[in-house]
Amino acid sequence: MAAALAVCGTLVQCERPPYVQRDKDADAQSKDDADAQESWLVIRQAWCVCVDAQGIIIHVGPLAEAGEIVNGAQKVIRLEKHQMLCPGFIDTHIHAPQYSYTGTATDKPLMSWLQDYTFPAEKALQDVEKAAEVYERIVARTLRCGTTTAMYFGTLHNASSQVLADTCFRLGQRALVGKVSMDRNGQQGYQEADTKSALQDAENFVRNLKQSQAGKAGMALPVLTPRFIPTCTPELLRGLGDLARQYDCNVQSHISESLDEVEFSAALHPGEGSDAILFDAAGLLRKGAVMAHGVHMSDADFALLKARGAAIAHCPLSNFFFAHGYLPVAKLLKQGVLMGLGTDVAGGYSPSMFNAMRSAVLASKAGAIQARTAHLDGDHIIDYRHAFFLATLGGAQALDIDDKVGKLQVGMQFDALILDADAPGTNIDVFPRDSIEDVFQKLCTLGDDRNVIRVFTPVLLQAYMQKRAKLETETSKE
Ligand SMILES: O=c1[nH]c(=O)c2nc[nH]c2[nH]1
Repeated sequence: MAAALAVCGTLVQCERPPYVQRDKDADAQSKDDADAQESWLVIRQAWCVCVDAQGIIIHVGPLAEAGEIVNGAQKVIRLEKHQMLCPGFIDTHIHAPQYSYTGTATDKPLMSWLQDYTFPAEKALQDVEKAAEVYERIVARTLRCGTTTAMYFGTLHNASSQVLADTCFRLGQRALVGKVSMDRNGQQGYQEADTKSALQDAENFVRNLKQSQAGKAGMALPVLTPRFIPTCTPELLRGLGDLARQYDCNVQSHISESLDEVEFSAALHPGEGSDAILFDAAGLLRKGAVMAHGVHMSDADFALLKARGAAIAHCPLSNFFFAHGYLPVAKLLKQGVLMGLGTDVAGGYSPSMFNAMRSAVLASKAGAIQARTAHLDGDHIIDYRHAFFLATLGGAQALDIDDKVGKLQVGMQFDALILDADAPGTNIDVFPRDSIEDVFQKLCTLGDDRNVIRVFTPVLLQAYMQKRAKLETETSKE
């Protein structure tokens, strides 16, 4: 099959989660291959990834063995020394309507932050024109930062949340979009009229989004979105659990996220158990369910999530502001709990997954310091490689879309970035002695949108190929 695009140069990606032992004999074809496969994060130099016109990956392998397919490709990108191809970033928790106040309003505990800043900002986006303006900007911004997939919270409003999904598709970002459901403890003008209409609206949103996306290669998926335990009656939670089963939908919410939230939940459900137990009773813990924060979950709660195949969206930056605790990421990865990374805009002030990766490493260091002071088990530290896993393959597994994205492999979709450590205006200085591993570490530690020089999803690939074809026609006419 002819390739539309071949990208030749260095490829970096996680081929499997850290800490998971692999059967060395499985598909190791040679000793070299077996050695390379030992590592869960691989950096392959002189490599080649080829893609068809629909954005499906049709070849991945050493450049030396790819002459024929590269020669036949419509377009070849040859990466320079400090450039690398990697899977696109996956943001597993982000509130699109809160983007208008990102970078402000982080001065209050969670429950009053919601009342004073969040609910008024979300309420205003009932107006679809205002929603369109905010959504256009957040999708463009996150794409520039390398986010090829995002799991978004919208607002209570069906029409505005559909605008969010349409905007993502138009701009080429893969998205999982939720219309928020909350039938109590909102505020005047920002709460569902009653549980029955809340469930009807949620179902309509799922049906309409599925219908509007027919034939668009699954670029936008609906998500059932109970805001969190304090704003949802048990009837609403159960109804959403039924819809998740009926429509086989992803679910997103917040779980055991801060001390004030945990107290509020316990007061509403005396003696009924943790957030995890309450979500599970409603059928909301399932594969593709992504629960943000989780810093106050018990070992039994984590085991419950793992048993159900549900995941955690680790939101290290907003956890510093609201959580009064930290997530033991290394321990959970070792236990096989599914986990991705979230920017949590606007509780997190940065929409960049580079910043989320850095915050994850810093949060783990803070956790280790705390553990040492309290003479607890100190096995907490993650590094840039684990953070990169969470931002790519970990996120895809959490969202249950790892059959499509998260790594660059034949048959998967081409959601990918070209990073350049030497891009114009970059914050990074590369030295002649730097190894390729050093350059990758510098990108993770110091990188930002200036280092993302090309973003691909199947939709963006088509736009790129059309632009190239037009340019070539114009040049040949001159
Ligand atoms: O960080 C958060 N952002 C929110 O919008 C929210 N709602 C409930 N809990 C929340 N936490």
